[in-house]
Amino acid sequence: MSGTGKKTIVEFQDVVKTYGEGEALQYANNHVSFTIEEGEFVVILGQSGAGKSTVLNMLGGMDLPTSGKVLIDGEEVSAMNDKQLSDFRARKIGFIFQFYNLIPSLTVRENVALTKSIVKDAVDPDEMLAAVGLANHKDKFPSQLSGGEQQRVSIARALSKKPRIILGDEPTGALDSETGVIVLSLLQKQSRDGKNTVILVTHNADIAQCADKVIRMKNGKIREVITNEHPLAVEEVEW
Ligand SMILES: Nc1ncnc2c1ncn2[C@@H]1O[C@H](COP(=O)(O)OP(=O)(O)OP(=O)(O)O)[C@@H](O)[C@H]1O
Repeated sequence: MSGTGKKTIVEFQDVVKTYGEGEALQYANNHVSFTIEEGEFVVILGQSGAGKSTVLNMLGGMDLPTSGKVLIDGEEVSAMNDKQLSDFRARKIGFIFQFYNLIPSLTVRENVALTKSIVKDAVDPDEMLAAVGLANHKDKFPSQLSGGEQQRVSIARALSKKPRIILGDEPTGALDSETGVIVLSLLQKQSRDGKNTVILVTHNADIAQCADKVIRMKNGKIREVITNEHPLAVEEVEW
């Protein structure tokens, strides 16, 4: 439990991730420690090369630390083998990418329905698309949608797995600010409704005002962790 009485869902314990060796040795993450509580809306902020994607990759079980521990929802991800990692990703994590990663040859509905082949109790795709305001677009192909609509499909796909954690890598990076607000407020609502822990990586410092927790990184290290007592609703921010 944390001081707020909420359950800790993510714990990075002294995580090191290096690439290369000898003179070329590089610390992508250099003794990184932090915790995230269940239901938090978290922003990992930092300039290019700060180590944000490295953290996200380890949170999502796509990469393992060189040393240190990654604990997620009671499981030690850093001790898993490939098969266990793949199972962990399928059960617990929903991913949202900057460029949506939808399958162009499948309709919107089919893209969301894909998760049925990954988890047994996936949410019905029609219900999920209605929840993100896209019920009228379900028979279209991704190329027939705007960027913001495509990102909402990608969110519907991620949420339909009922993941414990949503991870987003610059999810509004390719969107204009008005469309970005729609996408961000959808993600913030997920955490405020207590359904998901949402963790976003971004360069955009404005987004930090909406976060419950901001993890600032620089040169592979944590610069500071700020807990926001009064995060703004996405709609309240002057973008
Ligand atoms: N597979 C890899 N091989 C070698 N070096 C890597 C690898 N992945 C990351 N790095 C290095 O680790 C450091 C941190 O990279 P990371 O991608 O985590 O940064 P970032 O904060 O996400 O940057 P950006 O915002 O540009 O995506 C960088 O210096 C990068 O060059």
